[in-house]
Amino acid sequence: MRVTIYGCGYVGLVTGACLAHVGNRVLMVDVDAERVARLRRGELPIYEPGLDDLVAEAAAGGRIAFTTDADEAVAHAEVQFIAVGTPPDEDGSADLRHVLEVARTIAERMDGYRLIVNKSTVPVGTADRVRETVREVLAARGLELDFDVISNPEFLKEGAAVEDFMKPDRIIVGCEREDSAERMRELYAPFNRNHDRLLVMDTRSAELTKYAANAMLATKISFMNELANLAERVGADIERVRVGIGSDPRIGYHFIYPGCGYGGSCFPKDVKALIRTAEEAGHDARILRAVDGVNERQKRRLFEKIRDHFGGRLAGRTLALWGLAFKPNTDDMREAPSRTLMEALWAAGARVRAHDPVAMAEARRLYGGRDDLVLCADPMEALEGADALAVVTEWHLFRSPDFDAVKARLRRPVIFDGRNLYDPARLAALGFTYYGIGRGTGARSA
Ligand SMILES: NC(=O)C1=CN([C@@H]2O[C@H](COP(=O)(O)OP(=O)(O)OC[C@H]3O[C@@H](n4cnc5c(N)ncnc54)[C@H](O)[C@@H]3O)[C@@H](O)[C@H]2O)C=CC1
Ligand SMILES: O=C(O)[C@H]1O[C@H](OP(=O)(O)OP(=O)(O)OC[C@H]2O[C@@H](n3ccc(=O)[nH]c3=O)[C@H](O)[C@@H]2O)[C@H](O)[C@@H](O)[C@@H]1O
Repeated sequence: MRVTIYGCGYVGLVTGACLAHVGNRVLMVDVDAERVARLRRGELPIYEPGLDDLVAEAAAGGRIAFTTDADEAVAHAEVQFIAVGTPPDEDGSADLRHVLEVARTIAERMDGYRLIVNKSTVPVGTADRVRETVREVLAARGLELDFDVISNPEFLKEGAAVEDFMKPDRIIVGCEREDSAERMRELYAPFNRNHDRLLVMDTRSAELTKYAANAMLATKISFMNELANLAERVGADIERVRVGIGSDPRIGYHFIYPGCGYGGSCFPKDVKALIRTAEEAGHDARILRAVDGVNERQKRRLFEKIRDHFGGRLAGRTLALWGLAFKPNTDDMREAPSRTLMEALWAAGARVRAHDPVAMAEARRLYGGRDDLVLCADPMEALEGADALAVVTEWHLFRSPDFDAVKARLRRPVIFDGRNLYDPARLAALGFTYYGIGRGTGARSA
C-alpha cells in the first residue's frame, strides 16, 4: 500500500519505518527542512533502538522517502497519516495547530478520495474538527470529494518503539465507515497475524482510549510515589511493598516503580490535557488532578533530599548526575526529572557534572554554554570532585558500578538514588550515606 505520513518525529518515523519494512511505499513529510535533509542523508534526528537499520534498509529498497513538498505528499497516497506534535497549550489543553494545519494541507491539494488517519494524541472530538476543516477547505475550492477521517492512536514507548509497533498489544481504529476499517485491517495485517489485536470502535471512544491508557499508567506511578513518601514516614521499604503487591496478578509488576517522577513528552501533557477535557465537559477529574499534583511534587523530591542533607547550603556545592534522558534507551529530555533537579540545583547556587549514555547532545542543545553544567563523557568522570551523586535515570550502565571507584572519586560518599537501583544495606556496608525513594525512615541508610 502507498502511505503518506506527516511528522518525522518519534511516532511518524517509527510508523513509517515499520510500514515500509513490511513492503509498503511510504513518503515521510515534515515542515522542518533541516530534519528532512538529515533524513535524506541517512541521519536520524532521534535515538531509538533498531530504527536506524530499519530506515536504512527501507531507503535502500526505495520503500521510504522524505520530503517537505506538500503537493508530492498529498499526491503520493490515498492513505494520509497525521503524526505531528500536539504540545500542551497554556491552559494544559492539547494544541491542535499542527494537526489542523496538516488537514488544510491535504484538503487544499486533494483531487480525489483520501483517508486521513490521525495518529497524534488528540482530545475527543478532534476527528470531527479535522473533518470539518477538510470540508470547509473543499467547499472554498468548490469541490465535493469523498474522504474519511479516522482515529488510530499510537501506544509505543520510547526506547522500545520499534518492538512495540511490530508487536502491538492492540491496534485501535476509531471509525464509522466499514471501508475505512477494512483499509486499516489490510495495512496492519502483518502486525496482527497470530491474534487479532485490531479493535474497531467509534472515533470518540478511540480518542479517549489513548488518554485513558496513559492516564491509568500515570496513576499507577503517582500512586506508588504517594506510598513511597508514606513509607519514608512510617519506616517501611517501598521496594518490598512493590514486590509484595506486584505478585497479585490483579495488580501486576508493570508500572509500579516509584522514583523521582514520570517525565517524557506524553504522560505529563496527556494527564493535563485530559483534566482540561474533563473541565470543558463540566466534570471535575479529581483523581487526575491528584495524579498530576503528586508527580509535580515528586519531581522535586530528589532536590529536597539533597538540600536537606546539606542543611540548605547548596551554594558552591557540586552534584554528579547520572542520567539526563527521561527514561533509559532514549535521548529525549522532554519534561525529564533531571531537568527539574538541575534547574533547582542551579537556582540554589550548585554546579552539576552530568553523564548520560545517549542524551548528551540533547543536553548540550538545551543547556549548552552554562558554566554551572559540565557534561562528562564518562560516568566516573562526572564524579570527580563532586559532593554527592544523584542517579536520575535507570540506564543499565548505572545499575552495578564499581562502588570503590565511585567512592574514590566523590569528595564525600553520598548517593541520592532517584530510581531505587541500589541496595541500601549494601551501600551502608560500603560506607555510603544512601538516600532512596521511600526506603525506610527518612529513606536514608548511613
Ligand atoms: N513520543 C511518543 O512516544 C509518543 C507520542 N505520541 C503522540 O504522537 C504525536 C507525535 O509525537 P512525537 O512523534 O513524539 O512528536 P515529535 O515532536 O517528535 O515530532 C513531530 C514532528 O512533526 C513535525 N511537524 C509539525 N507540523 C507539521 C506539519 N504541518 N507537517 C508535517 N510535519 C509537521 C515536526 O517538525 C516534528 O518533526 C503527539 O501527539 C504525541 O502525543 C503517541 C504515542 C507515543
Ligand atoms: O503516549 C505516549 O507517548 C506513550 O507514553 C508512554 O511511553 P513513554 O513516555 O515513552 O515512556 P514510559 O516507559 O511510559 O515512561 C514514562 C515515564 O514514567 C516513568 N515510570 C515508568 C514506569 C514506572 O513504573 N515508574 C516510572 O516512574 C519513566 O521513568 C518515565 O519518566 C506510554 O508507556 C506509551 O504506551 C505511550 O504510547
